[in-house]
Amino acid sequence: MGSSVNSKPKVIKGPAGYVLEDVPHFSDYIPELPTHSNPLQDNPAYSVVKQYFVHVDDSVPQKIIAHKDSPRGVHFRRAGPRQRVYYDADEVQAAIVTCGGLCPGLNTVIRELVCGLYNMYGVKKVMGINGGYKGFYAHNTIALTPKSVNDIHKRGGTVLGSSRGGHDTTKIVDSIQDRGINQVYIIGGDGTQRGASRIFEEVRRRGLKVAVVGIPKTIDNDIPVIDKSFGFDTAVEEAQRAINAAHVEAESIENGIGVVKLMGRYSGFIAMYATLASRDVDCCLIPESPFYLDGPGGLLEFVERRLKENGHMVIVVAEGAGQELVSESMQSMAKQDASGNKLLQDVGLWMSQQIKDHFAKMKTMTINLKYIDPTYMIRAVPSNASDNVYCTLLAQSAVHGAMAGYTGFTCGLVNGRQTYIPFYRITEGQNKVVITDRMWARLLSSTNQPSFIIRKSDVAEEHKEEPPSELPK
Ligand SMILES: Nc1ncnc2c1ncn2[C@@H]1O[C@H](COP(=O)(O)OP(=O)(O)O)[C@@H](O)[C@H]1O
Ligand SMILES: O=P(O)(O)OC[C@H]1O[C@](O)(COP(=O)(O)O)[C@@H](O)[C@@H]1O
Ligand SMILES: [Mg+2]
Repeated sequence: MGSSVNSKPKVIKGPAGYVLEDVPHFSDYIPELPTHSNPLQDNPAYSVVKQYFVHVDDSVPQKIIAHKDSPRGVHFRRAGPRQRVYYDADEVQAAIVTCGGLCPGLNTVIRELVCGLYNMYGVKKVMGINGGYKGFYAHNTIALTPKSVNDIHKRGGTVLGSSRGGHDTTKIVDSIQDRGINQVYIIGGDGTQRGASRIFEEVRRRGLKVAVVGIPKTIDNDIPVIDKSFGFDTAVEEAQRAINAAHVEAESIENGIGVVKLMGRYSGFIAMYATLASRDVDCCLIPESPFYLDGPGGLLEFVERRLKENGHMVIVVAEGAGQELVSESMQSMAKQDASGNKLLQDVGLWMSQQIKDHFAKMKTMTINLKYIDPTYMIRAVPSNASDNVYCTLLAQSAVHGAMAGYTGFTCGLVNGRQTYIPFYRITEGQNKVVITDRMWARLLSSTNQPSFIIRKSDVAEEHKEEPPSELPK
């Protein structure tokens, strides 16, 4: 990995508490670069737009709820085309890479990057890096043209292939230099954006005119700052099909229980939104909200009650939920994947077994449990219409930013606007379901599930005889 010292955040302050968390630009470290007028000004399609180019001072607030006297707060640079660009079309050699797990919409982003570069800026040299970060130094590249990517948005997965692990900053930047690449579009999740940040730092240390641009990808929706990640809507829609199947099965048989496992390693957004959308779910379990099985207020007691009331039920569980409980009763194998991500135990399988064992022991109630694990089926579908449009805007923002000389940034939707966000803001934390927020409250009110706030230990504590107190009451 590179040994560069990280560049300082570019923070610009203005009146009334205005803060711009800006992104790096070539002019920060390469003086006197020539600029050119943006070829879009002669493009008939875009000439209908009244004010097509983004004003140099346009920015987007991170928080849109404001009070009369509150400071204006943090802003991000608004994405979009600029009057002047830092590349001549013939000079550009762009590269696109996809890293990490699959997500609906990857191919759409690839397609729109290629078409955006060709059609908006007249760029003719775009290559795909095969197989994620390690592809820079271990695989061949693929030439990408509007013709070769024309239909790829209709397919799931990524035509470039992906991988975990294998990030070697020095080797990657050497390869960028050797291949004459001067724009790198890196599509991936939190791990990928950390890698992109290292590549940017090394590129900057070497003083190269190479735009390093991140496009955030995560089916889990766990990337902070941005409104939501592409592919998330598609995933929720697809998850609903599984929930629907579980409901049909459960409803059709006496004491039917459907258990559906959905993705969400650290964040339960897919589970929460699919539950809210479907309205057929009796209990939704996510990593952010610990639960327990036995005793008063526990899951098993709730299952018994719901079956008695309704004769069937559906449980949705995010894959990262209850991992501490699963580890207590299952031998854990490998702990991490090649990228250093926690490897999870199958909570759905474990929970299904626990429920079956419980009712088998009870002997008074026979249940019929069906476990559905649609996780990889959900991840493999092509993106839906709204995600396709979202992917297009993201890809076009990325291209505009790189052409305008910005670098070291991730594109993202903030409060409904396309922005350029510095890498450090994307990699510093994780977006999680806040279980004290209104959205989770809406879910609890729709399922009527236990809040699991009174933990087993607390209940035990409550029932314990109080020791004689030596202090006066
Ligand atoms: N801290 C890091 N520094 C550099 N590269 C990283 C870092 N974390 C992950 N990566 C690289 O990013 C790529 C994707 O990461 P991963 O965590 O698997 O997926 P995602 O980007 O979707 O979170 C891998 O090739 C991995 O080596
Ligand atoms: O492809 P793998 O390694 O089995 O990954 C499974 C993981 O990928 C994810 O879909 C998303 O992970 P990333 O966004 O980090 O790539 C998780 O929900 C899931 O735990
Ligand atoms: Mg990740």
